[in-house]
Amino acid sequence: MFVEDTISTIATAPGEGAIGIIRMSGSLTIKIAETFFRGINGKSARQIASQQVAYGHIIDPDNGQVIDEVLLLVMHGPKSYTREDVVEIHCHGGPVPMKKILALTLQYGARLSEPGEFTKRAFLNGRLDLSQAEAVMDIIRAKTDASLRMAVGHLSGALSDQIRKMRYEILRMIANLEATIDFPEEDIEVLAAQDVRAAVVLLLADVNHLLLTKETGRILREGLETVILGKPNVGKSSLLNALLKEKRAIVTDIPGTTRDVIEEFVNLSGVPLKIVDTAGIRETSDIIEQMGVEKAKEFVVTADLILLLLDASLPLSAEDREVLTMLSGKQAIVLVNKTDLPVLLNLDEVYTYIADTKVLKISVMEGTGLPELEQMIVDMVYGGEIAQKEGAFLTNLRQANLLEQAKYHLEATVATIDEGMPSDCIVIDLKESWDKLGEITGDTVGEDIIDQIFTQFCIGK
Ligand SMILES: Nc1nc2c(c(=O)[nH]1)N(C=O)[C@@H](CNc1ccc(C(=O)N[C@@H](CCC(=O)O)C(=O)O)cc1)CN2
Ligand SMILES: Nc1nc2c(ncn2[C@@H]2O[C@H](COP(=O)(O)OP(=O)(O)OP(=O)(O)O)[C@@H](O)[C@H]2O)c(=O)[nH]1
Ligand SMILES: [Mg+2]
Repeated sequence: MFVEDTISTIATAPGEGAIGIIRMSGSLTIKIAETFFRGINGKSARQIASQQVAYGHIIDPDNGQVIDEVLLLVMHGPKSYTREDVVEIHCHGGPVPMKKILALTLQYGARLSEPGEFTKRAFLNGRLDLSQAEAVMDIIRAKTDASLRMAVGHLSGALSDQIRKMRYEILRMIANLEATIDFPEEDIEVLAAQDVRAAVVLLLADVNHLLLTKETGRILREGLETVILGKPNVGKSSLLNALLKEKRAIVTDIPGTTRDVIEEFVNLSGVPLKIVDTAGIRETSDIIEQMGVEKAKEFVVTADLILLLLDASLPLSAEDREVLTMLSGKQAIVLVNKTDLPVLLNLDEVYTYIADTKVLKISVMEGTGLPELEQMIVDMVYGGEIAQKEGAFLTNLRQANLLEQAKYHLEATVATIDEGMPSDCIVIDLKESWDKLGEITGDTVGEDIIDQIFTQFCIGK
């Protein structure tokens, strides 16, 4: 029998905290814990029932020294996170006790775990599928309550269940087709192919619906990359501060105040906004400001959303015209700021530069128009082609690419049927889409991909 080695790590964040947890998993776990844990009334780690906690001390066997007062949690596989034997040592949350206890586990037979290795074992031992394992990390990295809700839904199987249903449906089609392959009468094969065709068309509708979630899913997970653009002194940093509800960026009436790029996360009704305040776009001889302007222009390329500020109290300038031309092909909102001042801006001229870009009048100073801006952005994220807040989303590029490929093979299936090809050809296309869907859940995925996914996890997870 192949016995996995035993892994160990500090599972809690490093540094000072109330409690620190050292977690071990593998066949030697309980034996290792026995060597240095002394429970109350002389209880050993082996005498603790599964999923029970015992109070006691960690003693260094080399010198009998008490290292810390702890709680020991024992979970016998398969009733554990990894489905292996797991022991957690809950000690005081200081770097020294945590490191000393970790060192003891390593000294008595464990090895330091790699990032994501506990969850990888949970996956390899079948407690989680790959999309659920990805959701574990999405929970840890969730930026807002809406991101968290999506990730928790995925951990409970919202996405996997849907993929699994699709795969089951494809398998059923393959079985039906294979049953006809050896049939002498050709019309039976033709009839079966037509049944499959109808079923594939239905399945494609589900696939397309799920594909529509990929933007929302990505934004909930990573944040909507938003860049604030505009000429110097128009109020960009004031807007950043207003959205953040804190004085993050320096605001002065001196044009050219912001010279570098400032990035912050803002929670807009659950939508995580990764917001970038930039140096005002203008020709400048200040070399540092110039670099800031270049950086601002680079951000425009990758941004999901541009917030372009204009100054209502000034006529349109050459700099305004330059930034307005940067909007073409981008999702943007034009914000006419400082509407608390007498208006000198000619809006009609602004409209000549933009096609269907939304325009909103605001005053950052007085706070007017900001709730409307917030609503506009939230609607952009949720209100696109689908209005979905719960359920299955595609959350990363890996999943989206695989579903696109599954779709491609399903469409090929329809084409193969329409060309009057025999059942075994149709089965080949179906099998391809079945495989691609299986890569999402990890049922049909190579070791390199698995490694690549889990190494992105944090240490101890
Ligand atoms: N202390 C501690 N807190 C934690 C975790 C942990 O491992 N340790 N978790 C982990 O990251 C999360 C909780 N997730 C968990 C998921 C499954 C099992 C588990 O033991 N499951 C078994 C037994 C279930 C049962 O009682 O029947 C199973 O599914 O078979 C434990 C924790 C968050 N909090
Ligand atoms: N009257 C009025 N003044 C505003 C408004 N918003 C910002 N200001 C003022 O405009 C000046 C410039 O604001 P900033 O936020 O520093 O402008 P900026 O676009 O970041 O400027 P740079 O960093 O130099 O590119 C400050 O004096 C702000 O108080 C507004 O809505 N109304
Ligand atoms: Mg600024």
